[in-house]
Amino acid sequence: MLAAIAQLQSTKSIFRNLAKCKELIIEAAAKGASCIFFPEASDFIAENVNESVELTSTEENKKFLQGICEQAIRSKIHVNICVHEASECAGKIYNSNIWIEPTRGTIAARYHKVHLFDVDLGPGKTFKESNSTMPGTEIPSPVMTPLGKVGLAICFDLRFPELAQHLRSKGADILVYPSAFTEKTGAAHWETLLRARAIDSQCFVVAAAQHGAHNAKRTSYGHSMVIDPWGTVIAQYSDMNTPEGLLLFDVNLSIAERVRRAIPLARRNDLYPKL
Ligand SMILES: O=C(O)CCC(=O)C(=O)O
Repeated sequence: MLAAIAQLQSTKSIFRNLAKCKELIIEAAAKGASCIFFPEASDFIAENVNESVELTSTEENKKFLQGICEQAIRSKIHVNICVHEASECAGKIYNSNIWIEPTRGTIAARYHKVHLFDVDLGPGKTFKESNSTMPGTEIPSPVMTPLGKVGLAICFDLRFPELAQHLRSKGADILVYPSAFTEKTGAAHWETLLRARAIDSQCFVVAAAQHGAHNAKRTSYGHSMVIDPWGTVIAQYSDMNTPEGLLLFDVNLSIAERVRRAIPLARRNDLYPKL
């Protein structure tokens, strides 16, 4: 079953980003993809926390998701996309991962990032996502799609194998990690973490990434990738001169069945209970 990753270089212009996303949805559908996967923060990447909160509350931002839903219907393609959404807490937003089905353009699943990116990577590289963002409090069950059952996560969640295990235990065949990894952590950890999650969950891992400079302060690592349950990289975005574009890949679920049968991972939860 054919699918596509859309790699992006989102800016703070929601209008520009929406036009780019629509263009890539149309292209993916024309190439025969049944689903398209976008990276974290597809709607915009702002320069700072205040700007993120402000942009989230604009009418234009509400129209972003509406525009994507309408395009999903027109192009008859399932869309997985990440946007900023208002939370019930004043001054704070959610980092959301959304599955849109194309029949009526409705939202089939919505996940709010539960692990927020609060890290100190040295001078000028401190990130405190929790200053602007509320952590999610629920993990939705994997959503049924033409590719198989998809478990939703976002970026920094990739570092928490427990979440991947949980989604697998709920029936996931595919884990998605839409991302905007930093250049430093991306170069050191991105591929290793993606392959590790595919191997330890025995799921496909689909990781659409933001790439390049979004503004004077923020640059993302890129390298969108798809890994099969054996840990093999089956597709990767390698055109470094074109930050935005499509990466087509095929999901064959019989690989997951084969790997799970060959290496059964019978967990001893009686010996290592929840931490
Ligand atoms: O885990 C990392 O190194 C990057 C995570 C990140 O950039 C994010 O969650 O936004």
